[in-house]
Amino acid sequence: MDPDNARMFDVRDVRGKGKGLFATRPIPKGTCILSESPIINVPIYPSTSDLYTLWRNVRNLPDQQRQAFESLSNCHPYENIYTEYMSIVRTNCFSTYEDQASVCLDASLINHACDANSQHTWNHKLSKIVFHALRDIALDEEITTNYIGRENTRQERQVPLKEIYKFECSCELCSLPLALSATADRKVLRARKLWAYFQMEDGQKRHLCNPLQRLRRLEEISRHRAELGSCTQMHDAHVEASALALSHSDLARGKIFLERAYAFYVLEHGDNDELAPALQARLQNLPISECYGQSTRWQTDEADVPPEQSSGIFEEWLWKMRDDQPEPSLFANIWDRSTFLGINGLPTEGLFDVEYHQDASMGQSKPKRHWCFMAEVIDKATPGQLQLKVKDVDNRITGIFFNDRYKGAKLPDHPRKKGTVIVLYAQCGQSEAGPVVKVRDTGMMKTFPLSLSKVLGLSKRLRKYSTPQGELRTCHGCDEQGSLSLKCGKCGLFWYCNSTCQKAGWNDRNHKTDCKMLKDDNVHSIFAFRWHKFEEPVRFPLPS
Ligand SMILES: C[S@@+](CC[C@H](N)C(=O)[O-])C[C@H]1O[C@@H](n2cnc3c(N)ncnc32)[C@H](O)[C@@H]1O
Repeated sequence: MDPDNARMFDVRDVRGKGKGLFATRPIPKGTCILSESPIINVPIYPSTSDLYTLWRNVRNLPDQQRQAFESLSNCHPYENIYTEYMSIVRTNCFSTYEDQASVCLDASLINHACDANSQHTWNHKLSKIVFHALRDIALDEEITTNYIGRENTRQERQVPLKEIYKFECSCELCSLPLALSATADRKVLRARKLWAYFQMEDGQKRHLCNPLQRLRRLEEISRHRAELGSCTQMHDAHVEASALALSHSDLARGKIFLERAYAFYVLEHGDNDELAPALQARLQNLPISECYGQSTRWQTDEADVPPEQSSGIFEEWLWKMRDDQPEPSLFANIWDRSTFLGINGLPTEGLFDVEYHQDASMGQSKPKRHWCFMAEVIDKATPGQLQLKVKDVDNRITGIFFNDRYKGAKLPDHPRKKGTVIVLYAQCGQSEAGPVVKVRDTGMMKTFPLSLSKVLGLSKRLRKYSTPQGELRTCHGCDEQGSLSLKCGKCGLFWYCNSTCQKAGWNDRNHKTDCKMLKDDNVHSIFAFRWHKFEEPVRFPLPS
């Protein structure tokens, strides 16, 4: 036995299992218990000539290692020295790199448990098999590993253990009463079925459709897998959740999910293999992740993490268990990307989206909140041309298509180049040119002779200067707060300390332009409409 490894465990007889390894001191979760180079490697599917190579390799081992190899347990019948060696390999090997079955002397003494307290992995950098403690292991507790993978039903575990290793597992999981065992199996099957959805797809755009439902599936998968105790599968689910959050520019959740994925990875593999530093590097710079920023539907900053990290409330926030409602405000926050969406953030045409639609059980998805597509017109529609080229709030170029019904008819209004267009309850449809918004009802679309940046700027100013904070208001002339009583006599929305500030606001801070924009009822209605309050879908003109 490697003297370094021996400090943590010794070999003892275990009733019904032969020998096994036992902790000679408490081993904390995450500890690397054993790290060992194989003495023999054989292809997982050996040919006849591999039998001879195996025999020669064993014969060439130093005497002590050869004797140790020959005395390893062997649960398979054999006919000659060649098949005997292969039977020893089959009883004791771990699959390591490139389809190799490898035998290590200490590791071969570790018995199986379906709910094992350690996990073995192959460390490419060290060229060693490593075992890490998945939970705290007590003094004198047997160290176990899972020979066959964790996400299996009882039957799926028992059959190969019997066939390959010739024993019936009696670990705690396998000793559960039948009813509880059946419940555990159902979780295995459910997690596997849900995970299959994610395995069927790849590509950067995979997270755009119905993201909240995807997140809820990942939450359920993670919940079941946490109970099964598999770090590999927990790591995978959290990497996927991170990619999903980052696709929608949610840096706060993307970071937490990736931190968790990293922790699961390190628990199983340690932090000294090739992949751990790559994962760390990704954590340091989330926006370089290839899926980042496909849409801004869930946009957050890394720092937008609620403080109570340990409570259930935090998990609810993390997995978006409660529907996010738009922030109540006096004036529309056009920067809120859950309400004012770009093309990639929109619900997908014809599909139920849990975040935006009411229960689809009646076959038709109805809105359950207000939202719209918002963009700037790049190419004006001309008579007979039923398409608008636009740049959305995420700076993506896309198109708005009008239903054939309007062919030859006058467009709802005359979209101006550089004007802003809004389509209520828009969905992301497909065209030959890629994703587009299709307008079927002219009452759902409105264009304004204002650029998108002007609309966004005005939204910021209205929220800052027109929204009281308790008794106080912010003066649009000097930015000082106070209980102001002088307001713009034209729009009535911007407030001032005195007439000097009002003059400064009008001339130097361009209230002249804002005031003119706000005089337009259509423009005013976008800001005044209570986007956060939903009773039923609306049409243009927006109700006041
Ligand atoms: C890799 S060896 C493990 C060390 C072995 N116990 C020994 O004495 O050398 C695999 C063999 O150990 C036994 N074994 C491993 N885990 C077991 C378990 N949970 N219950 C019963 N036998 C087990 C089986 O005979 C299996 O074929």
